[in-house]
Amino acid sequence: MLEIVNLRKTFFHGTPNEKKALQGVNLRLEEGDFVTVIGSNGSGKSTLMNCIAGVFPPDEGQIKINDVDVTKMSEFVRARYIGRVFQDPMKGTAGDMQVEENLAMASRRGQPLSLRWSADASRKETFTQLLKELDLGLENRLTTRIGTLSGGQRQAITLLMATLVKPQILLLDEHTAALDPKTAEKVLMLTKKRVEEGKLTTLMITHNMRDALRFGNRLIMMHEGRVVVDVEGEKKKNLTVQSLLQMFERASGSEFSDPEALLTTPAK
Ligand SMILES: Nc1ncnc2c1ncn2[C@@H]1O[C@H](COP(=O)(O)OP(=O)(O)OP(=O)(O)O)[C@@H](O)[C@H]1O
Repeated sequence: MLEIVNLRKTFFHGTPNEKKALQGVNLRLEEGDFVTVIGSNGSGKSTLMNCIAGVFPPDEGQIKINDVDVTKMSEFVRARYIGRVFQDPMKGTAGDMQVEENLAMASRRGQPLSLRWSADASRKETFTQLLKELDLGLENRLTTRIGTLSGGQRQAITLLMATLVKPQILLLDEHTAALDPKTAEKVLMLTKKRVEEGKLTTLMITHNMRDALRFGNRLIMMHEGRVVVDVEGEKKKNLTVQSLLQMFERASGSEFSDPEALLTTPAK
């Protein structure tokens, strides 16, 4: 469960470049909620994720993960609760380490640090099985250095790593945006599988409205640092791009301005 109360964040406070990135975000995710997040450019989506992950502190407000107040907890300590996948496939894995060393490291999340990342035979078998399910030809490449893999292969492994030990919150920040459409689809289907199997509480930012509609049980739209649309269940299932845009315009009083989303989304 994630609970966010009146979250506010301003960058360059009191200067001509002042940016009010979050202006009072209130959001509660129940256990197992899979929420897609869309919004205009600069509406605060990444800032919200960065505040949840502890990259920087909010100016005001409170963040609780499963009733633990993490608002003032460092990013490093908070990482034991959070799985995160970024847009950049280079970010989530250690490029100089082997595939199995990366997976072994991820399987120790929340445990004391150790210099030994080696995997025993039964864990090797588990890793091979997980890699096989990715269907990206990685099952026989446990000892390959991650840095030599393609972006899509790396991103799929990052997703496995983020979910190997069940995170209390999974944060996906446009994690398929840098991939070619076919690989992006594979990683999205893997995301759906991992989230549903693990009943993971998940926030997924996307610029693709179609993806925002077809994944998850709930959808939120942000505008100028606030959540302006929040739809779930049957109501979300029945949404179309057109009805979503109308909802956004009614709630925000302005037109939806994300050229990337509008370009990549068919108008039905
Ligand atoms: N580290 C930072 N330093 C200064 N300003 C920032 C920083 N991060 C975000 N901002 C500003 O805060 C506002 C919200 O940015 P944010 O990246 O959260 O929006 P977003 O909804 O993720 O946008 P996009 O869809 O374009 O990625 C923007 O005006 C942005 O320029």
